[in-house]
Amino acid sequence: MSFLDIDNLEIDLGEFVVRVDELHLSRGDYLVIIGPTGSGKSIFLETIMGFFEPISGTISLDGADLTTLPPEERDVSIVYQDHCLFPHMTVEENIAYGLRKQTEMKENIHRQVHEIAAMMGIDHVLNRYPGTLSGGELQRASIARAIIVNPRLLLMDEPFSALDQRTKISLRKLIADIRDNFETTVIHVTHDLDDIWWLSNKVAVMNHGKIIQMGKKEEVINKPSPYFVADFLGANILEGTVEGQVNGLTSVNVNSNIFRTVDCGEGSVILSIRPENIMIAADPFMASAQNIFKGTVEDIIETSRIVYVNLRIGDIVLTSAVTPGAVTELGIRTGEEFQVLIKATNVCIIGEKNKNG
Ligand SMILES: Nc1ncnc2c1ncn2[C@@H]1O[C@H](COP(=O)(O)OP(=O)(O)OP(=O)(O)O)[C@@H](O)[C@H]1O
Repeated sequence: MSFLDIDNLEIDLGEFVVRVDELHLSRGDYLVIIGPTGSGKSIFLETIMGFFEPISGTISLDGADLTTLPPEERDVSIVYQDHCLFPHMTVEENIAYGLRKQTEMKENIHRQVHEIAAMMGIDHVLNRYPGTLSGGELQRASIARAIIVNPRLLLMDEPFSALDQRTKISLRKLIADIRDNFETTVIHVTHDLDDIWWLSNKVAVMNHGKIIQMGKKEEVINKPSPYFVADFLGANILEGTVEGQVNGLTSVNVNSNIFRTVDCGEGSVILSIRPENIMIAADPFMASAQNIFKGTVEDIIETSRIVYVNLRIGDIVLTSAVTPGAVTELGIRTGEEFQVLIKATNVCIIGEKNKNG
């Protein structure tokens, strides 16, 4: 038995069905759930919260069966993208709301609200009404209201998606502090892959109402399977044929380019390579990697923090993710030729191609 056990859960909303065969979390786990829009992430979260009733299956938390309990008896809190604070109550009253229901002493409530507000950096707005707060302050107040009751499980449905980049980063830091200091068990739904890097130790990927891969963060990121997950997470995906094993490495022929991997496989295989694991170098001497190719820069796509460089290697194009600093340092420009280096541990065989996931 784990801290959270979900087994054979089925929620039937007529046109949409969510089926989760099993999900198990230990106390203190931070699970990030990703998946395309409309894949059932929110319905799943709200079923754990108690807003949807499953037609079969069980949810148990810390040894207690929650499956049929009303939301207020579950000891589970939820934070949404939109803050959901009561507009006619002050921030202080909003944060205290859950505690009042726990019939705490008045002075205890006052102390706890002020403590948590100070921790969240919103003690200066406690007397104000939600309508007068910024988006970041509102979301801090929502998180304070959710955690002040010390829930056994904290659920978050895209909590940062309405916030600007800077506020998002400061709230992520705050959530990381809460995770570390309170050992809160969290399930966090997001479209932002940065939430995985910053916060999670486990990742689940949903599609068409099902969890199609779940595991430790590194496992899902580095070894996404099936095909759908690799594609969804933005990996380079190549189809090739295994040619044999040399010195413990498997050689895979992809359009006459040989990729070496530590993974085993035979016949036709799909390879997945994360963009951040493809290194670009001017100098072949840097090469400790088992895969070294000459690649010509086809195009360069700049985003706010990462630059994606598409490199043509014979008949194939690989996308590498580098920092803006590396682009300047190496003088990466369209049409220039570079060494492309990939470690054998970063070339993953993810199995047979199955686009339906
Ligand atoms: N109460 C409901 N009754 C019937 N169908 C619903 C209900 N709520 C949501 N749906 C449908 O279920 C599907 C999954 O919705 P859900 O909100 O869980 O997706 P999601 O993965 O959270 O999407 P997004 O990433 O866009 O928030 C959608 O097609 C949606 O229209």
